[in-house]
Amino acid sequence: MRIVKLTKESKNNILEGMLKRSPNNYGSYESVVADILANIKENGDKALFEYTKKFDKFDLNKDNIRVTEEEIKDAYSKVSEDLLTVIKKSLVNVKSYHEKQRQNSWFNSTEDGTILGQKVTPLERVGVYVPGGKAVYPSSVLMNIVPAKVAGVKEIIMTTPCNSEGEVNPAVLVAANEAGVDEVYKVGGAQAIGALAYGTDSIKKVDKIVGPGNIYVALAKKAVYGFVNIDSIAGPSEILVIADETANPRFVAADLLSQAEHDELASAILITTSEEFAKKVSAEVDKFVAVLSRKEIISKSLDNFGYILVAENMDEAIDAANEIASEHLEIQTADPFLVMTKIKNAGAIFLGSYSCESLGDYFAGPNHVLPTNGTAKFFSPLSVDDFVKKSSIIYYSQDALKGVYKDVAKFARCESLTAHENAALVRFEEE
Ligand SMILES: NC(=O)c1ccc[n+]([C@@H]2O[C@H](COP(=O)([O-])OP(=O)(O)OC[C@H]3O[C@@H](n4cnc5c(N)ncnc54)[C@H](O)[C@@H]3O)[C@@H](O)[C@H]2O)c1
Ligand SMILES: N[C@H](CO)Cc1c[nH]c[nH+]1
Ligand SMILES: [Zn+2]
Repeated sequence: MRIVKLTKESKNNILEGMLKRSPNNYGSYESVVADILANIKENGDKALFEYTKKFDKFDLNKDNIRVTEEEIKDAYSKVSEDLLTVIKKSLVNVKSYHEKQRQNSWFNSTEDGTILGQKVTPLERVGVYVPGGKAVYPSSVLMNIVPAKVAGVKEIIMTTPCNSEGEVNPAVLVAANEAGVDEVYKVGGAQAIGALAYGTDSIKKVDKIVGPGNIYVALAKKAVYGFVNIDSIAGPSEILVIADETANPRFVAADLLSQAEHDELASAILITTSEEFAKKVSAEVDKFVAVLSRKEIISKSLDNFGYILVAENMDEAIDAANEIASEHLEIQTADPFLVMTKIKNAGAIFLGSYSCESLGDYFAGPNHVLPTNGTAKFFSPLSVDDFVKKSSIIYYSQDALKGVYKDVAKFARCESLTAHENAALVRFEEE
């Protein structure tokens, strides 16, 4: 990996390059996606079936679009006992973490009879997109369905591409069933997002679409925002490691590569305070890349967006990490908890030498759907909050309103909204 001194200029160049990976910068795909969405909106199932034939090479129709009970049973027979046990263990962890996020409605009353509050209501029907093009992601199935389930969503609809035989990956189906999915449809890409957003004869419209996907999926989600809600636009994976000379260079190298292997556009960055350590990590990276199965993707990712930055001191390293605002941040330093207190921007923070990023992807419990492309400055991980909405509750008794109605009327008059003013005054017109 290239080793660069951390300066204002090198940091700005890196940031500029990384932002180019954002789905906001893929103009040429936008018109393809717009055409697909318009066609789905106008022609529903017919368009859905045509695109599935074109992109996924399967003859979809209204009788085979939905995954059946038999197909789910068959999936269980294809998943090993060992894997099923791991999926179940991971599910327990993910569920228990997300249960702590659950918010309750609250009501606050005062002596004059006023009651103010917030009523929390789960969304009715949510669509979960599970990618299935280049790789399969049963872990993402859990990460998207579990928070919806914990929030109390009534109907959870999953869509995922099938292969040319019309089969969905068995581990994906088993994970979905274990997590409590209600319906699964064999459609992928922008057409799946269109179907979930507008509804077709086979797939009923949802209230919100969540889940990662490729550029077609990401741009389609962006385009349907407003017809439905969406979680966020997930860009290519990212890892940033802050490490000092006390860290293990082999561990750090392994973790950088774990995200580089996702995508040629993935980004893996180490910021260290030791040049000696930088060289050691670079050597370990070379050794691993030579033997890892996705070496081509990894090499491209490292050439494009891989850096080892050498900082003057820890404060400089922390400032740069806050500016990059990485999806995943690992802190492998003498006192990771102290460094963590100074971190403002990161999707998920992994502390110490034994909290590898892949632990978070698969098992620890926190959600692995995280803000990318610097959006950790203002976005949060996918959570139970994404699957509820809140209504404000206001109750004033006659006495309570009597105490303030003139203030309300005065404020309304200042905005020249006399009907508003009247609504307050009319209740006490005899006075
Ligand atoms: N952030 C996360 O949590 C997370 C988790 C898992 C995966 N991911 C990301 O999700 C992405 C998955 O992408 P994928 O491609 O493997 O699966 P995908 O399911 O997102 O995309 C496959 C679909 O793309 C459509 N498509 C393919 N070529 C097309 C074309 N030329 N025109 C129009 N549509 C076309 C097809 O309909 C196909 O069904 C990866 O970038 C991966 O890194 C992110
Ligand atoms: N690290 C990915 C999000 O950037 C999620 C994932 C799923 N499977 C493995 N990893
Ligand atoms: Zn990952």
